[in-house]
Amino acid sequence: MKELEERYLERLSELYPTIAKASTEIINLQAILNLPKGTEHFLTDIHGEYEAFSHVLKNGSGSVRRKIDDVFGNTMSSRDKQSFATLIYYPAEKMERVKREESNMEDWYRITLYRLIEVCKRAASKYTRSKVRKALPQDFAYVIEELITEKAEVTDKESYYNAIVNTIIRTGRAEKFIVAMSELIQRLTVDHLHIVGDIYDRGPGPHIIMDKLMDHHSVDIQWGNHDVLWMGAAAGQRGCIANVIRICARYGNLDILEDGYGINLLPLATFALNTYEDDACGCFKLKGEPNYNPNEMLMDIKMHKAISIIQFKVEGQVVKKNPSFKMDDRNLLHHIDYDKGTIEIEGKTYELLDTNFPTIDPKRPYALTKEEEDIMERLEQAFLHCEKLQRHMRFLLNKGSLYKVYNNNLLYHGCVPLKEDGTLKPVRIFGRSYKGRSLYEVLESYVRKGFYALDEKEKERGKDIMWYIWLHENSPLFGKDKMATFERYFLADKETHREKKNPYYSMLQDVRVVDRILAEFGLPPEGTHIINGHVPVKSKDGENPVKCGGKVLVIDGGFSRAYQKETGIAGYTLIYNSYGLILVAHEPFESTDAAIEKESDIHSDSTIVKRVVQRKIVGDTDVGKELKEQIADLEVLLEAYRSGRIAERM
Ligand SMILES: O=P(O)(O)OC[C@H]1O[C@](O)(COP(=O)(O)O)[C@@H](O)[C@@H]1O
Ligand SMILES: [Mn+2]
Repeated sequence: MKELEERYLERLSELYPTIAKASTEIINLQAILNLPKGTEHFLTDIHGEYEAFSHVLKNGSGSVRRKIDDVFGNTMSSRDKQSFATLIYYPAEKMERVKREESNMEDWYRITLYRLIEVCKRAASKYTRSKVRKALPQDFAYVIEELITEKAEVTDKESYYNAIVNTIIRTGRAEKFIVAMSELIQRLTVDHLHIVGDIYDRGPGPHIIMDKLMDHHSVDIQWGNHDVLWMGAAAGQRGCIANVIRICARYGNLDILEDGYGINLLPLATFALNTYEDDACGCFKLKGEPNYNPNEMLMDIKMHKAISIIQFKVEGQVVKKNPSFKMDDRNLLHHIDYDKGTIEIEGKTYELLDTNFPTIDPKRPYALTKEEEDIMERLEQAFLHCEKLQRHMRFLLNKGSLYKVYNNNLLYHGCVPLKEDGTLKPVRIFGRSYKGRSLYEVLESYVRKGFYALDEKEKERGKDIMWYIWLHENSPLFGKDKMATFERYFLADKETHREKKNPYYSMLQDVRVVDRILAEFGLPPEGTHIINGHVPVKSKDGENPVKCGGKVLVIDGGFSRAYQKETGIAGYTLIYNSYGLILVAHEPFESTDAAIEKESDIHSDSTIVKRVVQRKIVGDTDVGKELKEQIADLEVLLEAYRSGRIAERM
């Protein structure tokens, strides 16, 4: 058998059959290595807020505005820059408004086109021609390329560009062209997007966000606990299904399931109306401000209670089925005294705020009634067979993982479970002990098994692990000692609602702890960062997302409206461009209409967390590393051609 290297060289020589071709490729790759590093954009905790998400994506957390500043500096007023930025974010909508006010549209088109060309040139200058070419909209690819590439051979550049721009206007294509250019600028401004978890729950549009992400040119996802909850539901895990429906009901978002995913909730609705007919279900009032009439509201509240009770039962069954999860203490239904309307938890007796449990048999509190069983059976099938949901989950599986190391940054949604002393906490998963990175890896492997394992037992374990990741004390995506869902619905004593965070969250200022985590994931202590989301940063209480002198960035995006009163602002996003890391604080997003009408943007403050001494180039990145390897391989091929070890293929 031929040596591996020999075979590899032969494969390579099929791609680069001559000395000329191999050397050209080396030159091209070398050129890419010297381009400035592409801009990375980090978003977390989007929680179904489609409009705010879409806005931040369009403005690249201020990156588009920065490009405008770079190009026009003091030659344009700040007001005009803002107006121009709004045009780039919402070209069609903005033009509709301009047309109502502007008397000389031709003039406006001309000025706008010139400005767009300038910004586009700047945005494209970081990439190779071939990469820009791939991003060009089909209809205008040729013209745009003409307009944004410097043409040394054209002597009278101005009249050359004028002629093109005039033709665009004369042929009635100006508006389409402006839209295409604006979208291209948006596309070129951010090279790569990281979603650091929690796309789902609380807000109304996670399914729309997923569609949008599936169209994105370059994205990776670190799953959040809410995302894994939906994955578990899609895999048919009943605890996950019940939680997903409960949270949709709680926020008045059952439409996501019914209209977004076509999951029929009628059986649950009918059951809830009958079972809780005379029950006001006061503990199950909705969060947020759903746009409901009183009847819809009442129906949703009843469904909220019905699915919550089902949840506590099916979760009880999951706990019993998995003694190794050691979660018996979270099963509470058998501690209720159904006659007295009280519950005993850890030796203390509490009054229940709601004592109407028509479906619970005190002797078998975790057993579903026949009707509940039917409902769950149907829901399980509906989730398993919802084509769109399965497509979204496959995308999460393909583009996502529990953690990622990317350009020297370590990204995960929640935490790395630690002991009180700051060392990695060992956790037992199905009889074996894991900690740190290996804990992440074993959990991720089980998530994938939950979808793909052929062995039924392993598949079941995988499904239950998704529920575990959602709420277990030792789950790196949850990181709190318990999820106090039952207590939060049924007990007045706020102390019982408290979910104590893993020591991780209070130790992020300790450089030894942080360096140990970095090392665990194979990263050196210098020039590296941990980036996580999950915990809202209460900036109104003086909390700071930057920890450990900038080594750790806790950037909960705070998109969730319901949480904004706790944080005081919307939240944070992060930009990593060739000049360094920029933390962006956002004000709450009012609406897309307001953003266009008032040209308000989301007012954001940027803080530079780290400015690099020398502008970073592609050669400094992970992609750069790969390119260098390719260059080295090609050098070997060249040498083989030259020494006659391999013949050129003519
Ligand atoms: O405020 P809500 O929507 O009821 O959710 C509260 C629950 O959500 C959690 O915070 C988990 O969600 P997050 O990952 O968004 O923090 C639980 O710890 C808590 O019990
Ligand atoms: Mn979370």
